Amino acid sequence: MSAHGDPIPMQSRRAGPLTGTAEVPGDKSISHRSLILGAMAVGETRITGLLEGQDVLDTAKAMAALGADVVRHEGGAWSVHGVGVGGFHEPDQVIDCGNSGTGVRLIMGAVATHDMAVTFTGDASLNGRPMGRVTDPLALFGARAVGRAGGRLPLTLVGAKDPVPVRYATPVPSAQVKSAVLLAGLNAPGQTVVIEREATRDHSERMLAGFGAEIATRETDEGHEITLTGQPELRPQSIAVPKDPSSAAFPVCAALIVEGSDVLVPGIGLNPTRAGLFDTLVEMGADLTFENRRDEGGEPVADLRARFSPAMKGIRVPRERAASMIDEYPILSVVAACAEGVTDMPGVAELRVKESDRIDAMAEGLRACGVTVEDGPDWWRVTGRGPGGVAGGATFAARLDHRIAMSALILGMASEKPVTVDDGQPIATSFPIFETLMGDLGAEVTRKDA
Ligand SMILES: O=C(O)C1=C[C@@H](OP(=O)(O)O)[C@@H](O)[C@H](O)C1
Ligand SMILES: C=C(OP(=O)(O)O)C(=O)O
Repeated sequence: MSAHGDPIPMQSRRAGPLTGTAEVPGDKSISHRSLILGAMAVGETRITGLLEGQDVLDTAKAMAALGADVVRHEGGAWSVHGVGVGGFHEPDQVIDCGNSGTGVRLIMGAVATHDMAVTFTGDASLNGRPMGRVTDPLALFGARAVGRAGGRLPLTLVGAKDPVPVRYATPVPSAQVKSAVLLAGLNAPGQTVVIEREATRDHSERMLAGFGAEIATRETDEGHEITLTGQPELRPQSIAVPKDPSSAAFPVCAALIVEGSDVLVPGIGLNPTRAGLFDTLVEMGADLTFENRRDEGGEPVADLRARFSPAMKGIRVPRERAASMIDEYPILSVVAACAEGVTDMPGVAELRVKESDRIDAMAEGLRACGVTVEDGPDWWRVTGRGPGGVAGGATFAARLDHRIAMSALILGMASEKPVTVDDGQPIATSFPIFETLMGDLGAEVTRKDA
């Protein structure tokens, strides 16, 4: 569903310390995959802890349009009665994936090896994002895409009648591209192989194995090589979605930069392909501890405890870490602005093709708040102003990007003057309880027109 309605400006200001426990919502990547794989299994998958953000709700609606029976039960559990691999029906409506790159790219993969046509669209942000990175490999299976210039949405995908398996080396580090190819490979006979030079989040591989597919990863000279055997019968699962490290990043980083704070964020997924931000923060000198490490639903989790950290210093973030923290650079730039010294962030060209050009969006807002930011095509650099040293007093343009909106509001909690974001609505795509959760910790976040 595309975002409608008038923009809702929001503002945050320095208040008391942030304290207490922050229960963040379920992991967005795992939530999308639970619904899609549940829809491709034979029988009923049960899901608890599903993220009920707009991105995931749009994927749930898409799975129903393709023939799965998707139900939300009282108490918040979900069930998906799947149609089996190859069993999707041609939807009689356009599939609207709203703001979600993950939703549209994974669903395009899943339908590409079905003999039917599906039309996809999204909001203004999604319709501006590149889809050729997915439709190119899907063409190798025999699917055909007709979209706008540059392979943009709205786009109709005509699935392959007689799909063939594919061997594909991803040209960009993208779990969405990798996952689209694997999901297409599910309904192709024989072995589909994806090779990625840099490891990206591996939830698809873990979950496909959990659903009973034959899938193996090995290291080769070319990189990580993933081999999937097509046309399995997927077995329905009971899934407990771990809490999202990308959402946890906001209360954690807020606690690190707001004087006197001490916040516990329990049950956070710490899959190594997702946890790069936390390594970076520790290297910067953050007082961040990992308590009660355990395994939940096949993913490592821990309770994170973050305390105000006035001695943080800028670092050079290793470029090989980028994929494991790709969604966290906007909030890292806020922490960097409140640290001493320079934070260098190389190897991040992908940030320019997210919901917004995230380097440009953060650089514009941070500069208006008195922070020095330099940037190039695939790098940026923030010069910190030290704890409490950011002037603030400016407005960020959210550009339909939830992570920009939330990062701006966290900055305002540690700046001299309040920080405004012109539209807080995109926050609901991934973190619908952000405002209440931060308020409960003691933050002052207000709707500007309220
Ligand atoms: O596969 C996924 O669930 C995701 C992959 C990443 O995108 P890319 O594949 O474009 O890097 C990430 O930015 C997105 O939030 C979620
Ligand atoms: C990039 C993101 O999501 P998507 O690509 O699914 O829109 C994100 O959540 O930061």
